[in-house]
Amino acid sequence: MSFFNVKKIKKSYQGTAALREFSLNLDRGEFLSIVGESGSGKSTLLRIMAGLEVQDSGQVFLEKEEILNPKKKLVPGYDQVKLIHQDYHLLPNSTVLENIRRPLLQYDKSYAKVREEKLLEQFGLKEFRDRFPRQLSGGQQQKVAIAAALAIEPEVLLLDEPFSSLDTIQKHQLIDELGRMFKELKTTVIFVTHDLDDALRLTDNLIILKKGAVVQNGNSFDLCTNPESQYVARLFSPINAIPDQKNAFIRPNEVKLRSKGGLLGHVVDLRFLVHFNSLQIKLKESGQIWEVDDPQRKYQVGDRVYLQWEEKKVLRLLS
Ligand SMILES: Nc1ncnc2c1ncn2[C@@H]1O[C@H](COP(=O)(O)OP(=O)(O)OP(=O)(O)O)[C@@H](O)[C@H]1O
Repeated sequence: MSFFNVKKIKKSYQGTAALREFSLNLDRGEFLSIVGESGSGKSTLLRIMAGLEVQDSGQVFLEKEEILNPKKKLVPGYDQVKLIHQDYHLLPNSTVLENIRRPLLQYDKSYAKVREEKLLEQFGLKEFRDRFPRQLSGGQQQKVAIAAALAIEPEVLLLDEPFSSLDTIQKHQLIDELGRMFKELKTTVIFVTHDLDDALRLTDNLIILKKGAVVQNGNSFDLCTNPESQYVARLFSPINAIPDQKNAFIRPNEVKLRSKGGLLGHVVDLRFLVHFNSLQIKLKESGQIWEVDDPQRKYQVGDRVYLQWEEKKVLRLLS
């Protein structure tokens, strides 16, 4: 048996399935990102894994110990399996240090002291130890919340989009920092998000969830190059439907822009992005709008252009 096991979890709300039959095996210290659109069942899944929600069937195990749900356990939740979500609650009238210390109150005083000092150091919060939450930025508050959740050294950490209130730069910085820290601590981490970019910051070990079921899993390279569905393909980039071919698509970066030969269109819109211009091209025959990358920034709105691609780059996708 691996370290953290989720076996055939099913859950419905008022007759509607939120999780169809979810299973998972993780080794100690492994990281996993679960990516899915809004409503795909991510939060429900994490709450069940943490023992905070009653499932209809299936079981969760941490090594040999079953994680019991609130129907079976008087005080729901476990110290070893910690869930962190966006609506973290810091005590507004307690300092950073007091917030981090709170989960440690029933522990040995000398152990608590060592832990709180270590966490302040690891999270770069030493200089803020005597500040109140309102005197901190959003990112610093989230660090305090995560530090408090780590105070009692959980073995499994479940992250439910806890960074969504941060701007992209702050968010990516924090995920990078946490990733390094979790590796050091050998914490097992499951991160759920709707944003593939965020997921990939932590790990490229991915499960893609849709309507409560796993649609594909694997590493990011495999999923990007061999997506089985449009849903998975679109997580990585937009895809253009090839006219007169069923279920055949091409990514914007795989389309070559030529002055003759191929599918004729003209540029109807252009966006400047960091590494390329993103063109909207209206195809002459079908009238479809394609999104195509122009890395040389050669084309302008109104230009005629021919589109070509290599057959091996065509994605054949079912739904
Ligand atoms: N307490 C509840 N009562 C009824 N339906 C619920 C409840 N919690 C979740 N659901 C439904 O279950 C499905 C999965 O919800 P869940 O919150 O797990 O999805 P999610 O992937 O986390 O979504 P988001 O990314 O928007 O947070 C949704 O259709 C949701 O409406």
